[in-house]
This record gives sequence, C-alpha cells and structure tokens, in this order.
Amino acid sequence: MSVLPAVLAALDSGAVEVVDLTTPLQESTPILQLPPPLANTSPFRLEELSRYDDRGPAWYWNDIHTGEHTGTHLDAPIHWVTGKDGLDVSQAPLRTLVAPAAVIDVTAEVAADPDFLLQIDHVRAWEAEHGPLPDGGWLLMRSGWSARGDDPVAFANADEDGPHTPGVAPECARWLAQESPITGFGTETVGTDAGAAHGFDPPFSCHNYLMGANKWGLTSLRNLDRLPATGALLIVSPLPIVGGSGSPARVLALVER
Ligand SMILES: O=C(O)C(=O)c1ccccc1S
Ligand SMILES: [Mn+2]
Repeated sequence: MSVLPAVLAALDSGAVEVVDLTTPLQESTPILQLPPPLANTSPFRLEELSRYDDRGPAWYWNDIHTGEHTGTHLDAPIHWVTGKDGLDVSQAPLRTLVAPAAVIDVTAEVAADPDFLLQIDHVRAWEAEHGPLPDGGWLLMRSGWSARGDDPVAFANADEDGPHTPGVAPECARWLAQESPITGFGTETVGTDAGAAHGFDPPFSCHNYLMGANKWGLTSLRNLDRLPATGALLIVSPLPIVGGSGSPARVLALVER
C-alpha cells in the first residue's frame, strides 16, 4: 500500500489519532496584557452581518475581529525586531507547518514553581532519554498551564510584579535558536516567553533569539498531555496574512496509538 492510503486507513482504524492542540477562539479567549503605555492586541470578537434575516435571508455570516497574536497562534520571525528582515507569517515554509513534534514534560516543575524556566540541562536530559531533537521539528513545552485556560485570571497569574507564568531561560532560548535543529518552540501559555521575561537579558529572550534565528513560535496550545514525547506529527495552519507578524492557527497532531 502506498503511504497516504495507509495513513487514511490508520485514521479509519484508530491506529492514528488526530489530536486538536488549539484553544477555542471566542471573546473570552485569554490574550496577552502588556503594561501601559504599550499597545495591546484585541480580544477575539464576532460581528454578526446577517442570520437568515432581512440583512441576508438565507445566510449567516460574521466579520471577525482579532489580533494576529490572539489565542493559539503562530509567531513569525518578523514579529520581533531581531527578525525584522525575516519571514512573515504568509511565508512560513510548508515543512515548518508539517513537522515532527518533541514534547518535553515539565508539568511537575511548573506545579511547584509557576515562574519555572526551561534550562539547557532539561533539554539535554530529554535527549538522553528520547534521542536528539528532531531536525526541522518543534519543541513543545508541556507545562499543564492550559488547565487554567478557561479562567483568564488564573491563566495570566499576575500580581503587582506582573505575570508569573513559565517559560525559557535566556541561555536556553539562545541555544534552542542558534544551536538546536528545531524550527520552532511551542508553549501552553499566552506567549512563548515567561511572564517575567520583560526583566530578562535580553528582554523577552525567547522571542529575541528564536525570531532572530528565523524560527517560529506557537502559543496557547492545549492537550499536549495527549502527545508522546516523540513521534507525533504536528500540523500548523495559520492564516497566510501577507506581511503579518503572526496568525491565529488551528494546530493538530497526528499520533500513533
Ligand atoms: O508574541 C506574543 O504573543 C507575545 O508573547 C508578545 C507580543 C508582543 C510583545 C511581547 C510579547 S511576549
Ligand atoms: Mn505571539
């Protein structure tokens, strides 16, 4: 049997499962909140145009109002100043959008410390157990944070010092960007950077290094607990917004059961 019919047969039999890693997009979907005077993105909103009425007797449709970085979304290199000469979201290589997924589970560490930062040693330990990070693949950080996803206050987890959410240590971000074979890094939190990343050197170091290396980010992922450490195939479907810095995306994974 050639390959694609075998994949379809495996989907039919349940030998391969499609897992949805996407946060539903609605007005309550949590978004990043930057402090004044910085600009902030818009929450998602539907604006009804007609619903089988005199505005449109046989059809229902809406305008959508959203930021590029609302909900589960893809960060393009051009999003950050270090990637300003890089690719926009419409130019994402197709093999970045269909690629292997490596999942590193730091749920216990994050439960103990919401300001947990992924270090190079954590990734090295993962590689010692599961083999090298996949060439051209995604490193997805499973933190358990998506369990807070229906409570915007808990998801932001902010106090007078700002948000307390997990992320990547600056040196690990640099290493992932400049020395690892991955094409992108994904998180369950509202952004790829930790909540305290505004105080890092460089600030927002995950964006700084990853975008500067023409790599990609994925945020607000869910159901990473349903993926194996290795072997899943990630499918990322952003809108091809010409000139865009990012886009809401439907993110799926194919998983062998
Ligand atoms: O890319 C994002 O959604 C994101 O996290 C972000 C956006 C703009 C400024 C800072 C950050 S940290
Ligand atoms: Mn973003």
